[in-house]
Amino acid sequence: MTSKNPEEEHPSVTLFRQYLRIRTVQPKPDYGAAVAFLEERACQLGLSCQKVEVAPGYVVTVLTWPGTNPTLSSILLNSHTDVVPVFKEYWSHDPFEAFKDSEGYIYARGAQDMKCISIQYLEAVRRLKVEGHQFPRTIHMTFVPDEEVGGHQGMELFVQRPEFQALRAGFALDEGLANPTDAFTVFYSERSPWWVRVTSTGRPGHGSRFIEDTAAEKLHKVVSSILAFREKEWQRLQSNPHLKEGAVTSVNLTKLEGGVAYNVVPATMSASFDFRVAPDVGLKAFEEQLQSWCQAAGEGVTFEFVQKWTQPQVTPTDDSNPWWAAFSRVCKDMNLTVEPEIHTVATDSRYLRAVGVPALGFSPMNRTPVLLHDHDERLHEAVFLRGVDIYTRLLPALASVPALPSES
Ligand SMILES: CSCC[C@H](NC=O)C(=O)O
Ligand SMILES: [Zn+2]
Ligand SMILES: [Zn+2]
Repeated sequence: MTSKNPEEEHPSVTLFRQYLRIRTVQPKPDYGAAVAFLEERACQLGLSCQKVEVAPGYVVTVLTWPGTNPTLSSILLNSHTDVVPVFKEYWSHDPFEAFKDSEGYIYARGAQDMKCISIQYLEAVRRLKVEGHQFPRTIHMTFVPDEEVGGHQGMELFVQRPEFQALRAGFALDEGLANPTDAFTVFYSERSPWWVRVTSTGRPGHGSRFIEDTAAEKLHKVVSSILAFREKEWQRLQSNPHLKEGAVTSVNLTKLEGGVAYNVVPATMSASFDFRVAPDVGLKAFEEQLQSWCQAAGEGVTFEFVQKWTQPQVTPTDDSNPWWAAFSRVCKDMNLTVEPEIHTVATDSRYLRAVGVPALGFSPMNRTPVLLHDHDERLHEAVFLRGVDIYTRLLPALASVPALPSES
């Protein structure tokens, strides 16, 4: 499939590269250009296109391929339109040029996360339509803004809208991660992001003195407790080959703030942590643990949440789940090895699962290093095209899942 001559490039790859050139980069994404691109695709594919403005300037675009049996719930193919910022000086090629090297690697921000998937959905639907197929279940493709900064102006609002209810989603596919091996990773749950800011207050004074009860010394205690917990979780992961990264709780100290001058002991200091809480952790007890670390550090140490997800859900990965059965059957038929895991990252799937829509996170990229959010994010065109093939098999199976007990 790799073509050396640009004139011979596969049209799906050309479309992918066009989409990559749209600068939907945080913190000021050009969402207008992305929506216009998607409207044009809808027009080309003969699909209806609905635009739902969930907040001023934040549009969810929904392309719909109606099924033959409108009483059945639908398949939702989700992707986000925004991408994370770049450090341009570390890239081998302009991250918004979608440069393709002589081997077929396409370099661009969004090449893996997740503009590839948006185009793969569109191209799989196009192929199936051209071949004259029709399926019982409706297929909706949702293109949402704001995922990279938490989805608060995107999927979080969209799932609460009547337009979302009207889609009657029964099952969703959303983003996963590349896998450097021959296998494909599929995510059935994810960890809950808890962003916690610990503030310590204490006695101020001259920097030359042995002041007691300082903000810094108490903050240091909390930091030590939390980093000791981090080490414990890391060791638990290291010592058990059956545990994958998403199954343990991670934490990183990501910000330290405070202080005004070398010789002034500050009255307040803060430390910020990015916790990712594993889905089997009791959240109430975990919050109590945070509380007790702060209390043990002394008087005047408090914490607040900047992000706090409390509704982790698990999509079953056994044949009791007809959607999983259909998904895994296709993978088996195509000889794809799938590795079910818990996502380490927070994606929009959490909002879908929380409103009762089972979801799998799947980015069909094997033999590909995980380069999301990294310099030189890239994808080989052959892997991209293979992904279109995979969706071309998955969509008929998912959109033909017979009526569930709840649907008859
Ligand atoms: C917690 S809201 C931020 C969501 C973000 N998602 C993708 O990277 C993440 O940091 O996981
Ligand atoms: Zn993403
Ligand atoms: Zn991302």
